[in-house]
Amino acid sequence: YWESKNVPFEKPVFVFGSFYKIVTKQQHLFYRIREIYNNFKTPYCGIYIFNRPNLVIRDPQLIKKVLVKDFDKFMNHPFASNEKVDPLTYHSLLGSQDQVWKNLRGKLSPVFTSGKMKLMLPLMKECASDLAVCVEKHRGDKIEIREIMKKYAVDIISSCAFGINSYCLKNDKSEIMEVATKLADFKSFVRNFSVFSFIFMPKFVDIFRLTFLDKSASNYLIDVFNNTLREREKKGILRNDLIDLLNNLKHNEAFNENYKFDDLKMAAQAVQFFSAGNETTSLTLAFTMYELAINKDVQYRLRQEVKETFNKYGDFTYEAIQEMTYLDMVLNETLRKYPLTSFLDRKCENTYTFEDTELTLDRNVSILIPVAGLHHYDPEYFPDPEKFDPERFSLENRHKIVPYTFLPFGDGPRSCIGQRFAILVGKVALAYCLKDFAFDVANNTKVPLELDNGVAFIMNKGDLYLNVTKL
Ligand code: HEM
Repeated sequence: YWESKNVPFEKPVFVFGSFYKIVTKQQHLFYRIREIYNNFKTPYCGIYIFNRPNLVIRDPQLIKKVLVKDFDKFMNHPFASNEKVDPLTYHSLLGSQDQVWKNLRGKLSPVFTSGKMKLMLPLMKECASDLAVCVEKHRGDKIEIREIMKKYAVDIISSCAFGINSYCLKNDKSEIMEVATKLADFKSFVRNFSVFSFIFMPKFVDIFRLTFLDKSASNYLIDVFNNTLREREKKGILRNDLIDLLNNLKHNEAFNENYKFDDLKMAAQAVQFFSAGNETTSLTLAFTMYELAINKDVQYRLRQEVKETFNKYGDFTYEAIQEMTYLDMVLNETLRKYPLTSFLDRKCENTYTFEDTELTLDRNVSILIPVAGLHHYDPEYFPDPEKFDPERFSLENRHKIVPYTFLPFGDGPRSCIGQRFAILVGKVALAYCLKDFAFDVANNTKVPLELDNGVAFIMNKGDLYLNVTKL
């Protein structure tokens, strides 16, 4: 296919294309994407994922065309979509397509404005203070930071998206924590195969009738959501969380003229926020804490900022959190160094010719944007990429970042809808942890980190222990 299009391409391995080493777990997806990016110097190149041709776009101007300028020609992910087999994913924002996606995105965007985030801050602070108590219990000892951050993320999303206090940080055995683990159980062959098929081999979804999320875990969450909703309606409770906001949308007639936002569609969004929000937020936080433990100067400077701002405001108010610019720089540098999904994808909706190039793509060809390569392998964009250097995002330096080379949340109308939520949740956690505790890498933690080849996300292999000292 690529030869006929005159596109430089990577010679495919029989059956597996460019993903042989991924399927056989010899290499992590993150390294594979970096390698493909690095092996070509052209604005784009071709690969095959199994038998499907994918155009890898390296040039930021072409990336802008796909994500933003000509968005309507590349609106969808090449993601499986089967309403009969998996209605929950079909009606979720991530899995939906065309007009269904447009309707949903239009409805859900107002849920994530800065004003709404501000209203949710008290719920986040409650969980962050439980996080600080949990860290305190481990002072003078070590703490497995990934597990703790996962409990924190599950507590926050349960509180904001399901209106329940899950108390994972307080309880060692929490039912909802088990559900979260089951939902994203990367150790299970069936789960991995299902997720892989949804993203890379949509035909398998129809053939094997796969669901994107574990069915029993998502059914549990739907029940919790519906029960909370009924109770709220009966008792007239208002909590300013996602449930209230989704419920408002359901009862807002103006929104419903063209699209019936029924109970299934509401629950689909809550379940999706739970699954899309937990692992992403907790891993980003765990990697930040790990980098802070290694880079003591960064940790020290961040603590100074957190303490000064706390003393000025007397609390972690919304304004205080927004004022912490170094905190913002640190979080951005984590997202640069550890872009969780490694790539973005889009599907070409119709025959499309890239202006100023000879290249015409056919309908349904997949596009892959190699975020791991852009963040890591181009000295022109991010020199010395292994160095954890928040200065890249300082006020003086951030204008030097070439547009469309920093894409941890994607870009354009289909970028991550939870970005503001994730950043606020992350900042609150870091502020609470850094104010009173110092962190060090424990002896049994690997430096540098080793990635788990069996997981498509950027996830470390084994545990991530840090030593905790109370200040
Ligand atoms: C650090 C945390 C997070 C990271 C790094 C992240 C990253 C991403 C990325 C890369 C995409 C694809 C964007 C694109 O294709 O242009 C995405 C989509 C999405 N994310 Fe996130 N995400 C995070 C947290 C969250 C949270 C907390 C939520 C929900 C509360 C969420 C909900 C979603 C949804 C619903 C989509 C699909 C949007 C659409 O198709 O319109 N994410 N995210």
